[in-house]
Amino acid sequence: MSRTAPRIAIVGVAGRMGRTLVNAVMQDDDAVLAGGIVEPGSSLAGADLGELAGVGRQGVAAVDSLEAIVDDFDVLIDFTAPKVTLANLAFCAEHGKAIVIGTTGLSDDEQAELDGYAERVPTVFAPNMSVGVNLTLKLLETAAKALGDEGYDIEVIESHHRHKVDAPSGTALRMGEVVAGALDRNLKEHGVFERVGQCGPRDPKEIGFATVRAGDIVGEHTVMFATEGERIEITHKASSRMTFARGAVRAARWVAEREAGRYGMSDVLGLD
Ligand SMILES: NC(=O)C1=CN([C@@H]2O[C@H](COP(=O)(O)OP(=O)(O)OC[C@H]3O[C@@H](n4cnc5c(N)ncnc54)[C@H](OP(=O)(O)O)[C@@H]3O)[C@@H](O)[C@H]2O)C=CC1
Ligand SMILES: O=C(O)C1=N[C@H](C(=O)O)C[C@H](O)C1
Repeated sequence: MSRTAPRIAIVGVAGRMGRTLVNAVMQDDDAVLAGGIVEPGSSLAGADLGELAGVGRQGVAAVDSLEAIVDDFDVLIDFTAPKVTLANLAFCAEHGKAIVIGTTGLSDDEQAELDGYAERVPTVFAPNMSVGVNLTLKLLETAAKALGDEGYDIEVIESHHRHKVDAPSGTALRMGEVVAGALDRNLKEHGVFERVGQCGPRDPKEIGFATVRAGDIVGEHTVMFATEGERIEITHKASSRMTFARGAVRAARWVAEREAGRYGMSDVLGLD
């Protein structure tokens, strides 16, 4: 293990991503599993993190407050819910910690609040931490620049498991932003998130979104560029949450060495 291995705490450690993150940190020789936080009052406080994740005892117990482990960690990884994440960012600002945020579904106001904290906290914030999705974002930028103003209609289709609470997914929205940015369009103006009834023909500049929620789908995203006579589809399919978790641990190692500021996965992966 490297002498500079960051000590990582995982908030929301009993969740789908939280348990996967425990596994990912344990598999990384350059990261230390320093703690896990469950909801205040949760019956899981005191449970062994390895046993919670189903990977065998690790000798680190879950706690139900960040204060309980404030001196034990350097970087917090947070995949929870917007309000929880913002409260944790405030804690990181107060106590000089770095943070990796995977939570999606933040409103514009919540994103602005996050930006304010990131002036004081080294922060990686990304709706999708997989290498494949972040490469896909680059492919989309290239495709949009080449095709977008040539009469190709652009639609974003995403599918996720039945438990997901936000829609469209953070990744789908980021894909829409990337495509819109490449075409000098504003997603707020051109994004279409619902079509029902007599909604009329398609505006050529629309960027449409469609959402599927079903079963145990880990996460699938397609951006379609369609015109008369042909259709290009750029698709990413995640088949395991480990792809997100490995990306988050990589981001944690990276951000532990950074100054305060808001960063994305393209910074972590050196894709810009
Ligand atoms: N950026 C990325 O790569 C990815 C992002 N995500 C995003 O991550 C988020 C979480 O997803 P997922 O793991 O599926 O959701 P889960 O609901 O499975 O996990 C969230 C966890 O947070 C816990 N929690 C809620 N409040 C607190 C609190 N105050 N303190 C500590 N823990 C708390 C919940 O506890 P309880 O169950 O008791 O409520 C739950 O265990 C979503 O926003 C999702 O979109 C998901 C995958 C990849
Ligand atoms: O909630 C999920 O599961 C996922 N959420 C992220 C999103 O909203 O984009 C990323 C991933 O697709 C899984």
